[in-house]
Amino acid sequence: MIIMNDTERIDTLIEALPYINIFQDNIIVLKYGGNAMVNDSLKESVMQDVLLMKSVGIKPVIVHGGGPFINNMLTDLNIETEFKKGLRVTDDAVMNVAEMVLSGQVNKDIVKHYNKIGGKAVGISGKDGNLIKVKKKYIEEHNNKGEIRQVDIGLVGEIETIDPALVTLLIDNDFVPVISPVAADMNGDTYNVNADYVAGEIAGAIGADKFILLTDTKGVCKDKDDESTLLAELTLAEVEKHIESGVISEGMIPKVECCSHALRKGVRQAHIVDGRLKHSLLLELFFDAGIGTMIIPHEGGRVL
Ligand SMILES: Nc1ncnc2c1ncn2[C@@H]1O[C@H](COP(=O)(O)OP(=O)(O)O)[C@@H](O)[C@H]1O
Ligand SMILES: CC(=O)N[C@@H](CCC(=O)OP(=O)(O)O)C(=O)O
Repeated sequence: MIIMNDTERIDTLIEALPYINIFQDNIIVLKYGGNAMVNDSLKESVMQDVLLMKSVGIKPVIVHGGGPFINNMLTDLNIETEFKKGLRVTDDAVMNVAEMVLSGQVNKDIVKHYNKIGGKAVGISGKDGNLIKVKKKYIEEHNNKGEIRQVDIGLVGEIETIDPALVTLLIDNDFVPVISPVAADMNGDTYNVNADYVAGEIAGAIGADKFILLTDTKGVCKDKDDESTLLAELTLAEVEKHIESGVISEGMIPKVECCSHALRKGVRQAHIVDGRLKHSLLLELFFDAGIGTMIIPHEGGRVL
């Protein structure tokens, strides 16, 4: 633990002051996932960070994942699971488990922890209030002749429309919405949606000021195996260049893509932040140095 003297304590508060002022009434969408969700002490620190954000006038919205919890439940039930291009192949049995885990177990656990420390969270899924409408998603794969073919991965949804009315209603009434990535299509059938994409789309649709994605890396690195090569700031053009050159690969691709999407929809800044670090949200939001990778629309597009 770091021991601070009184002067350092005061300096810390004073350093945070301009940020507290600037973020008044800002909507900040947080994608909550990875270790920060699995580890109890990290979970507690995220809930405290969100409560502090709310207490200083920020309007937080939480979109959560829960892949590891679905894996555990599927293992307990002896149901095999498979991913294609980072997306879970979802048949009827897997969908039932995914909905039960995401909209039940995980969603209510977050609400419980946040409310326990004095907050007012409301857990909903993409189905509630027709928040998210999806269509069936296909992925593209190359066959051995090099031809592209569409692959059916079951009940995996691609977001078509967002109706943010329910989220806005909750925010305006001082609640923190906690959203699970389960949605319905036009026929009312249930689909499993990647939580990163849900978070990015919701940030865009509700006109969020910031989008923060908690993950299990320091951020985007020039060399993914060397965290000392962290890239503190990237423009949209640089993100595209790094995907093309292979600097950004695997699980980092959906993360930067949903950040890019949110920025194109008008969100001013997106951050990929290390969820393994306690209070990483506060460090990112309220202190000059910031942490993780900040993605901005273009050069000079930096705001606080
Ligand atoms: N340029 C990069 N910087 C950091 N990580 C990268 C990069 N390119 C690929 N990755 C990979 O992306 C992974 C993060 O994605 P993922 O495992 O899906 O995260 P999470 O478990 O938080 O959802 C990292 O573990 C890393 O191996
Ligand atoms: C289609 C698809 O892959 N859906 C995800 C939904 C949960 C999620 O995205 O959780 P994380 O953020 O923890 O990865 C899944 O079934 O795992």
